[in-house]
Amino acid sequence: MSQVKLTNIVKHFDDGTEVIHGINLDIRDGEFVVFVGPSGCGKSTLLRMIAGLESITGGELTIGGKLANDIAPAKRGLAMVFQSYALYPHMSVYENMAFGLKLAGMKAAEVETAVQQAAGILQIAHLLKRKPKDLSGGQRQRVAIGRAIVRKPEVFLFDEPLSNLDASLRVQMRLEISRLHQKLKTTMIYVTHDQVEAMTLGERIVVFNGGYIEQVGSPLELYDHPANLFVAGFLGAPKMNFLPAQVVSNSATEVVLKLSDGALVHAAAQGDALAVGEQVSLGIRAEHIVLKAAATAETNQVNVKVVLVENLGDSSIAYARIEGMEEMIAIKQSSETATLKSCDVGSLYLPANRCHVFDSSGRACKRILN
Ligand SMILES: Nc1ncnc2c1ncn2[C@@H]1O[C@H](COP(=O)(O)OP(=O)(O)OP(=O)(O)O)[C@@H](O)[C@H]1O
Repeated sequence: MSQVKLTNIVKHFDDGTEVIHGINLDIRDGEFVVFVGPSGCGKSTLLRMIAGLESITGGELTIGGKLANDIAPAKRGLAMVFQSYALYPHMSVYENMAFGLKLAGMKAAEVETAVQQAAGILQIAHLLKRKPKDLSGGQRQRVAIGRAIVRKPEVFLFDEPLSNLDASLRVQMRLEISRLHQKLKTTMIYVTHDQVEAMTLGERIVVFNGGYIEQVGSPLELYDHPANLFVAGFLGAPKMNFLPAQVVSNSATEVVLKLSDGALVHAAAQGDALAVGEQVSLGIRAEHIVLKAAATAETNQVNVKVVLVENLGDSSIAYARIEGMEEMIAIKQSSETATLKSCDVGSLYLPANRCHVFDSSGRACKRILN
């Protein structure tokens, strides 16, 4: 049993600053949960509180159903993997992985089996005699993960473990950590500020902001149904486009908005809590905008002039200024169908079922998908 349950968790540092403001979260046995959020939002502090490396000011932490607030870190049944690897430089890879087990009094033959098994899983058996200085960054991180695996923890904690690796190695290690989770089926909590890592690794993602949770959900729930402007803007590259708008009419299935250039946009969203005349934000992702050669539709279109096109190889992002508005809009186009080029003038179509509406406090209206 290795659920982790946080109830009203609060953290004050000694200088009196409160950085975690009452977090409630249930992490299920065997689940892979990613904590994501901008720098300083408190995700590492919360992970360290779970690990026992930071004290808990208020609330309750239970691990496997047992109150853990005051249990010593080594007795919590957790293993943590750090960004800095934290390997002992004077020890070989084998010794680094065996150290904690020997310290715990495990017999030499059992230590040998545990280290060889973990080395096999991580494909580092040929490196066991080397010192950390003779390894690449990716190999060092594998050793750090191996050191965690040999302890057979109930819960793995990862604190930005891939941040020091170059882009291609990060992708490879990301796959390996996913595979590891599939194989071990152990509860894993993973902290990152990288939304791609969060989207690809997490069964559930917890989005933090300023010491609060903004939303918890599966990657697709968060991507397709962000609860508010913060989550909508945080997940996805390029960022979701936001355009200021005014409510013209609203109902349980549709909101009609007027943009500042006068264009009307119908959004398939539950808007009956909105007031007519309310200032809201219309959100639409770059990949959901439809390029339209002729301006035949009556609504849901804006006229633009393309300022810049960024080529990404398989796709490109065009950044365009909307006629009669201050705002720029990003449009993602696949290389096969890309038609927008710098300085092009054209009209874009914003499909009603792709439009998100955020009220004046930033909260999302529920989208209606059919
Ligand atoms: N020992 C400390 N004393 C006072 N404030 C601290 C201390 N450690 C961290 N903080 C503050 O707590 C807040 C949360 O920090 P934390 O490291 O948890 O953020 P984070 O989301 O993990 O950010 P990053 O991605 O940059 O590591 C920050 O405002 C930070 O300045």
